[in-house]
Amino acid sequence: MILSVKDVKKAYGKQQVLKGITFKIEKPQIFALVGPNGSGKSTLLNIITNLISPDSGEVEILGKSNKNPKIFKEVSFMQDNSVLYDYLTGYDHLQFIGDVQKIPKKEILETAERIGITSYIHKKVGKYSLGMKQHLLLTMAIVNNPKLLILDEPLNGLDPTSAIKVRNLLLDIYSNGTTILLSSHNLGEIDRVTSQILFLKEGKLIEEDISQYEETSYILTVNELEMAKKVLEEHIEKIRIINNKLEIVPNGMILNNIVKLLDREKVEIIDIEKKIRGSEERYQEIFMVN
Ligand SMILES: Nc1ncnc2c1ncn2[C@@H]1O[C@H](COP(=O)(O)OP(=O)(O)OP(=O)(O)O)[C@@H](O)[C@H]1O
Repeated sequence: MILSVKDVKKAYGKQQVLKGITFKIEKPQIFALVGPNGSGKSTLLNIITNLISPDSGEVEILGKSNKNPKIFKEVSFMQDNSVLYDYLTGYDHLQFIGDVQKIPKKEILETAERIGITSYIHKKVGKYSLGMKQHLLLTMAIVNNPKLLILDEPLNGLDPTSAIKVRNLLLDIYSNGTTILLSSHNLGEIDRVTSQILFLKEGKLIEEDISQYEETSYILTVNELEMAKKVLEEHIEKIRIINNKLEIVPNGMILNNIVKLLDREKVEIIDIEKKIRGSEERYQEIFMVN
């Protein structure tokens, strides 16, 4: 067992933020914790890492209570960059962790090289960009080669180049056997790293493998909508008109054949848009209905 969260409850005053959260991670995997602002994601991650105490419930990491300080040799938590000191260098931060956890300098420098922060490791953090800070935080989090890596909004505020780099680093870290639990608002990015989603809604967790909902559809803009539908529904099961366009789930039928069928009936295709259903659509269904 990598992580077990049992009936965790937490209230701030009268506001019950977590209403009994239970889930398990049994084998190395990437899990994404997703929910609207204020839904309690940071609270849950802070409880898991024992930074705050729940009102009730239990957390076990690698078979031990999260109150046992020994587990933090094998678990890391990447928080936001407010934990960094502007007047220290990146290396100072890493050295501090190295001293506490008895990690040789050589290993620290190897990790820095792997994440790609070597060129600015001796500069003061006050001079770092947001992306550089995120890379340093990630280096600090993985320098002990953790079995479980927990990250609160690792992609927050990153430009696309840095987000792609951090995403690839996470996949690389995962492929080396580390289990990752991350919170994020960036559903497009999440789809690229995992299909295992923990949706946090009104203090309860909805755990889903959203790959079961993933499907590719095409949105066709045509000059003869009804005619196009009539022609295609003989061949395609999932077909509907929305917003004056035709949405089809081709289910194995190649686009070329769809175009040919329409062409034969002289239906003109004005535009084709490909849509891949992923965590964003599932998020809408869970949080935005009603
Ligand atoms: N120390 C605290 N005292 C009182 N209320 C708090 C405290 N920490 C969090 N809250 C409240 O608990 C709720 C959950 O906050 P939390 O930061 O866990 O949510 P979140 O899902 O991480 O939000 P975001 O996506 O905006 O980061 C919010 O309504 C927040 O205002």
